[in-house]
Parts: sequence; structure tokens; C-alpha cells
Amino acid sequence: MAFFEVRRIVKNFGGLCAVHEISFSLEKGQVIGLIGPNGSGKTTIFNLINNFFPLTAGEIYFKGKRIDSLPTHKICALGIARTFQVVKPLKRMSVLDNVMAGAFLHTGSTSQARARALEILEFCNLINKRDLDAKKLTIADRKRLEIARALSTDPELLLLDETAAGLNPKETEEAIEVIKKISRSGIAIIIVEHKMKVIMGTSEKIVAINFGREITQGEPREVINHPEVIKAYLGDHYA
Ligand SMILES: Nc1ncnc2c1ncn2[C@@H]1O[C@H](COP(=O)(O)OP(=O)(O)OP(=O)(O)O)[C@@H](O)[C@H]1O
Repeated sequence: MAFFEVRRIVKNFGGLCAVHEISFSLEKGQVIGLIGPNGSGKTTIFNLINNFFPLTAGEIYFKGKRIDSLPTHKICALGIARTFQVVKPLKRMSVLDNVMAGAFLHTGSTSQARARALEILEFCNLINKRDLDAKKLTIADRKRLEIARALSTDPELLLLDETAAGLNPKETEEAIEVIKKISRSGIAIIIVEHKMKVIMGTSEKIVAINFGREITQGEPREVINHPEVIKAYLGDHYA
């Protein structure tokens, strides 16, 4: 069985079918990109994986265990963490405290949580900003803090939702480097991202969706050259 697998997952919101029978899997440490135009169902898939929204149908497996009916906090404790498209730091807390809050998932000791948080801030190039209020950070640093917060729960699978949105080209390159570094540390990653540079720079496999349905999935070059993918992104006359 794969390390992580979604099997024919479906999500209906009333009459709207946001996700229809999507299946994909990934192995430990693998990075996959989830792409699709606005409103195609990418964030909903993340919300289903975390059980922020219950599935309408389908199954989700992590490390051989079915997880789709577990509560969100249990899924996180098992090792799946995520970031949000709209970053959500605890604004009145320092950068360090934001990351420590997550580290308490696996320890009751303040000194251990602090030590782990400092390690993660070093890893995410945020160590020099540890005492700043989170609300004082630039967008790029907030995105980094969002990743650091997710890492603080010690995930084996990380869901990254538009980590590079709003970043300039240099910051985008830095985000790609952070993602690669996380992957090298053995953590599997699913990336939702509109910037193809980020997807192509990091992903070993791409799943392309439109209107909640799979267009195709597989090797990145093949997927982005698929006529239906080009059509979904650029319109009929480019296909
Ligand atoms: N809580 C909800 N209630 C009703 N409809 C929803 C809800 N969440 C998402 N949708 C709808 O489901 C569809 C998929 O939305 P989703 O946010 O998953 O797309 P997305 O691919 O992440 O888009 P974007 O790239 O713009 O972030 C959209 O039509 C959206 O309006």
C-alpha cells in the first residue's frame, strides 16, 4: 500500500460537485503538485484530507490506516500538517511562540518545545526574527512562518497551499529552496500552487484537475504539455 492515498474522493456542497472521484497516491518523501484553474477543487481536496470537511464518498489512507473519519487533530497528530492559502499566524504572539505552540503537540516540556521551535526557525531561515510579533512580518516571512508552524507538529506529510502566492521572483526562488530542503529531510509534500515554476522546480509527479475532476496525472513535463491541461489554463485556441 502507498504511504498516502486518496481513493475516488468526492465532495458535494449542496448541488455543487467540488471534487469528483479524485484518486492519487504518494510515497514517503515524494513531492507531488496539484494543479488546476481557480475554483477547480484544490483547496477542497486539502480540506478533505484534514477532515475539515467530511467526504461525501471515497477513502483516504495514511501509513496503511484509513483516516477519513478521524477528527482533524488526530490526523495532525498522526503526521499530516498543512499551511493555509491565507496565512493565519497568531498575530499577537512572537514568531518563536507561534512555532512553539505547534511543538507542544508532541511534548509537554517548555524547554523541549522551545528547542524544537528554534531548530525549525533556523531551518526556515527565520531565526533572526524569532522575537518579532508575527503581525510585523513581511508577506514572505509570514509564508515562511506558516511553513515553520506546520513543521513544528513534526509531520511526515505536509500540505502546502499556495506558499509562493504574493512573493517576488527572488522570494519565490527561496520558497523553492525551502520546499526542496523539507523534501530532502524525508517529509512527503503535496503542493497546491499557481506558479508553475514552483511546481516544476519541486514536484516528481503532477495531478491536474478541472471542475473537480482529474484531467491527467503523471510525470510533470507530460502533464503540463497535455492538451486538456493547456486548454484548462489558457483556453481552447492554445490546445
Ligand atoms: N465551504 C464551501 N461551501 C460551498 N462551496 C464551496 C466551499 N468551499 C469551496 N466551495 C466551492 O468548491 C469549488 C472548489 O473550490 P476550491 O476553493 O477548492 O478551489 P481551488 O482550486 O482551491 O481554487 P483557487 O485556486 O482559487 O484557490 C468552488 O466552486 C468553490 O466555490
